[in-house]
Amino acid sequence: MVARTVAVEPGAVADLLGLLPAEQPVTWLRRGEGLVGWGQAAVVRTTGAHRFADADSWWSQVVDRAVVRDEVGLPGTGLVAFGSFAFADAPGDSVLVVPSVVVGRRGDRAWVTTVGHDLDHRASVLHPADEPGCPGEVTYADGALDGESWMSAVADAVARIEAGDVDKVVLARDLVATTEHDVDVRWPLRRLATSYPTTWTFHVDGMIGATPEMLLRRERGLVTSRVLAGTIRRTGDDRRDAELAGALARSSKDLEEHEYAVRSVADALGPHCSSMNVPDAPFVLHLPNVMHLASDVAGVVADPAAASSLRLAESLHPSAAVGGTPTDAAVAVISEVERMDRGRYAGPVGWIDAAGDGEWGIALRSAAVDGRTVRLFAGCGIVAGSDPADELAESQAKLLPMRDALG
Ligand SMILES: C=C(O[C@@H]1C=C(C(=O)O)C=C[C@H]1O)C(=O)O
Repeated sequence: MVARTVAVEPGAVADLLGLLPAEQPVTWLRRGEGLVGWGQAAVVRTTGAHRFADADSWWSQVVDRAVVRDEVGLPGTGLVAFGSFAFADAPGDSVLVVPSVVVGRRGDRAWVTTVGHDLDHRASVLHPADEPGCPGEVTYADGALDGESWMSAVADAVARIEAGDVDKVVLARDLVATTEHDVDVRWPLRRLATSYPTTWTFHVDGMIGATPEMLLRRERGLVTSRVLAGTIRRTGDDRRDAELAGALARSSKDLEEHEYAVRSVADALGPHCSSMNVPDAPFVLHLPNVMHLASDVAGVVADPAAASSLRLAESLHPSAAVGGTPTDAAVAVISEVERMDRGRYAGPVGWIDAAGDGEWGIALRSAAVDGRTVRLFAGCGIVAGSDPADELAESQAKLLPMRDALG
């Protein structure tokens, strides 16, 4: 494999999404910056408990055998793979794909990477693609459980918490949308990126969404993780929302739920880091649909060669933000009570470069797209004292980004 990265004028790639063709697009964007790509120079699919390790060793082999000429030298330049990983060890499959073209922008730097291409083609990749068509009429049906049954599942989980089986468990539900026309993912991508600019808008192999949660970013030896847990719905009234944000920051139920999530991330990163910073108290992250308690955990990776961003993501997954506490017991409760295959929802999604740097978000506020069928997902952290009706309403607020993006 031969990869070549050349610098381009940032103005030439001001609208990264506008460059994406309909075939095999991949996306990782925030505030208009990041990476888009298309085509498939190489791909691997992995399953089971070793899905991360297998993908990581495949990637090491690809990198070892590749000839890379990179005149930009930033994280995300040179050879890059995009991945989306299953939440559970079983069922579900995971994917790592090397696009044949990647276009990136970061601040005032921009670049194009072509893989296995005649370099004369690189100018021709930078022209606006055709406009995606609208998915048309959208109808919704319950997924695995209807609202009532899901609330009973939440009540079951609360009973399991009160019985002392687990401290926290995250329960999710799905909603199945059927669209009039095959979904061109570029349509919802554009709408997600416009409406939720502070989140990471992603698409890899049919998994699409706008996640506010960065499981892990590794950049030249520094690792950061944005932990979210504890949620309140927005009302649309700014004064009321400010009051609610204050209440969220003082809510013992939400602070407890948040503390579990922060601790799970800090405990998982600890062994890989020579030093770490774990904030004492969370801040409130404002999104258009919800507000979350948020903490940014940071660390210095002791041995970057031993811990690629993908292996670090593996050690963090599933954090208590999407699994629960203790992890194994919570995952067991999920598989009994949720009665749904999460697929790649709530699994790591993102990219890795040849140095092992990368960004892996948690695939939240997301959906799995397959032709005219779109499975939307949302989950809520359940702790002692969680109210099923409140959790159902919270899940509806978390489904909004994808619902609006299709509509
Ligand atoms: C599980 C989801 O979100 C997670 C659960 C949260 C909570 O319960 O408060 C908050 C943010 C995320 O960590 C989801 O959006 O599907």
